[in-house]
Formats: sequence, C-alpha cells, structure tokens
Amino acid sequence: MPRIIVGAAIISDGRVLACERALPPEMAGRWEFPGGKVDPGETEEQALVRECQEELGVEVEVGARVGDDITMLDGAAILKVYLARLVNGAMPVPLEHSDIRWLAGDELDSVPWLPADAPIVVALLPLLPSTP
Ligand SMILES: Nc1nc2c([nH]c(=O)n2[C@H]2C[C@H](O)[C@@H](COP(=O)(O)OP(=O)(O)OP(=O)(O)O)O2)c(=O)[nH]1
Repeated sequence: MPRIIVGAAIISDGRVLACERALPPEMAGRWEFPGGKVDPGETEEQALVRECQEELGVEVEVGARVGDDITMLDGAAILKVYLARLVNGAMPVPLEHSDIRWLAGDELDSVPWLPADAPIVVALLPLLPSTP
C-alpha cells in the first residue's frame, strides 16, 4: 500500500500559503504545501488539521481536493492536496519551515516548489487572482 501524504492549499484573501522546507538537507529551500504523512487510524482531513496545527499553529477547515493524486517515490507514496481555509482568526507562523509566503496567482512561480507539486500549482492557478 502506498503511503498517503496530504497537503493543504490554504487560501486567504486570494493568496495561497507556500512553505519553505528546512529539512532534510536535500529538500531544504524547496517550497511545499503544509502537511505530511497520514498516520494509521487517521483520516486525511484529520491529518491535515493536525499538521497545520503542528507546523503553523493554526486551525484549518479542509475543503475540496485540488489537482489529481500525485504518485511519488516510484509508487511508494501518493500526494493528495486539499483546499483549506483558516478559522479562528489565527495567522500562520513557521514553526517547522524556514519561511512562509502568501502567493497570488501570478506569484506562484516565484518560489522553487518541490517537483511533485508542479501539477497542483497549475491546478491552483484558476482559483487565485493575480496581483493588481
Ligand atoms: N507536506 C508536503 N510534503 C510534500 C509535498 N510535496 C512533496 O513532494 N512532499 C513530500 C516531501 C516528503 O518526502 C513527504 C512528506 O513527508 P514529511 O516528512 O513532510 O511528513 P511528516 O510531516 O509526516 O514528517 P515525519 O513525521 O515523517 O517527520 O512528501 C507537499 O506539498 N507537502
């Protein structure tokens, strides 16, 4: 069974939150959606809520899927990204990432995403306005 990895495309005020990985060294400096591995007994939505709390200190409400399943590591893992929104008014802080940025549609290409995220970034584009 492939390992399921979930990511949250948190959209707020027409921008999506991108997070710069600090670790491991070979992924440091690449950008991703907050998230991680789904633990045994956990739903994908529960995993996203947990990971956003751990990584960013925020509560999110998980919405629809964005993009298709992305097969990674020769089929050993599958990345699934969901839209999400912030609840309770708290703003994200990078507790585990080296930086975070809110990106408008025309800024999506301004950071080096992890390679697997490229199709998700394309799928997000129609959902985000460009900066005026
Ligand atoms: N969270 C996240 N991981 C991604 C994305 N794109 C991508 O290729 N990955 C890869 C990087 C990692 O190899 C893997 C996620 O593993 P992770 O180490 O972040 O998972 P985790 O937070 O559960 O970490 P751990 O408990 O194993 O320490 O998926 C993405 O957009 N978000």
